[in-house]
Amino acid sequence: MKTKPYQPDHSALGYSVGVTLDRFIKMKQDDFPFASGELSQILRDIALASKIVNREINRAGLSNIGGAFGSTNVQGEEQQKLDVVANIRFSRALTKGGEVCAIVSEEDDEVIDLQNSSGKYVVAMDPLDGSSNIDVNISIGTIFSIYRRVTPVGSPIQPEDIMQPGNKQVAAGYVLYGSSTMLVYTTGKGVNGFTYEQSLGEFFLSHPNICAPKDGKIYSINEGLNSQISEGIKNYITSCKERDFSARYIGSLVADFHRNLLKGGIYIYPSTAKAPEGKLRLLYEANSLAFIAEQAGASASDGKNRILDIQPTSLHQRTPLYIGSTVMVEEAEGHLKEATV
Ligand SMILES: O=P(O)(O)OC[C@H]1O[C@](O)(COP(=O)(O)O)[C@@H](O)[C@@H]1O
Ligand SMILES: [Mg+2]
Ligand SMILES: [Mg+2]
Repeated sequence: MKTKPYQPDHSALGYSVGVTLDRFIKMKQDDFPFASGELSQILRDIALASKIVNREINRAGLSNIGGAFGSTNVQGEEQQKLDVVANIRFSRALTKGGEVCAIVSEEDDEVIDLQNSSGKYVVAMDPLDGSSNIDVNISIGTIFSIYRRVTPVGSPIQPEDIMQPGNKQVAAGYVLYGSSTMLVYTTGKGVNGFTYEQSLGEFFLSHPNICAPKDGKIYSINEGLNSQISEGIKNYITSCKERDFSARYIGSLVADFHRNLLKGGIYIYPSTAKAPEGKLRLLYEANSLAFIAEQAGASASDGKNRILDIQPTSLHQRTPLYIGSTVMVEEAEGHLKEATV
């Protein structure tokens, strides 16, 4: 019998659906010879929850799930219904399997201690990022960070399990609910992006080995803050304008970060007169995106220090954030330094 190797011609399909997220996670697990599969399971659980949240977002306008929930979170921000829904969906997904011992969420005042003797991972998350954009059909996201607990498995959770600097993350990622839904993550060996194929209910590898441009021509900052920001940052923005860079600001960190990661650019949320610590949260916004940025060859700083080296001291701690193409982050830091000497 004559045989031939399988060499399909995908051109007839118009597009090719290739590696599923599930398969990719399994392949990547093999990069870590002693991996038990627990981290892989957490990533799968996050992906599942993101599909559910994606469904809720898609029909938000029809299902009375838009608008304010009528409560504020610990940071005094008005919670949207979808903030609450997403928090429940992700928390539930993470509590099922026993791999996670504690969850830190933007929407919960305290650490959620799962009192789970076998869980060796801590997850920090912003279940829904860019809440102000929910009701106007603009891209929003989910951000997550995963840490290994440092105290022995089986013992009560301690502050040092939670208050770990970003350089201790074992994985981080985000989901972007945009013109298509994407999940982007790293386990410290590069960054890969997956696009959700709604009709199949699967994420497929669409952006393998994402590498950020070293330099860029997009700057993203809320310029409405102009009267509240430092001279250094104003000077940097002026220098962007003098070079005819493009201003792009969606107001959803995930979406602004994702665009700049792929195209080259910088996202800035500086300290302001009203908020000297900045607005964004270290544990579940800045750290996760900083890990991804560095893994893709970009940078993240608080204006002076590497984000990933900041030792957190409180759960909902804020930080100024300068993140994106390395040349641009260094230039912005240079302007800040110059203005203070
Ligand atoms: O409206 P502002 O002050 O420019 O802030 C926008 C920033 O605030 C955030 O919405 C904060 O995130 P949450 O929606 O998770 O609170 C970021 O996504 C965004 O980049
Ligand atoms: Mg957020
Ligand atoms: Mg949020």
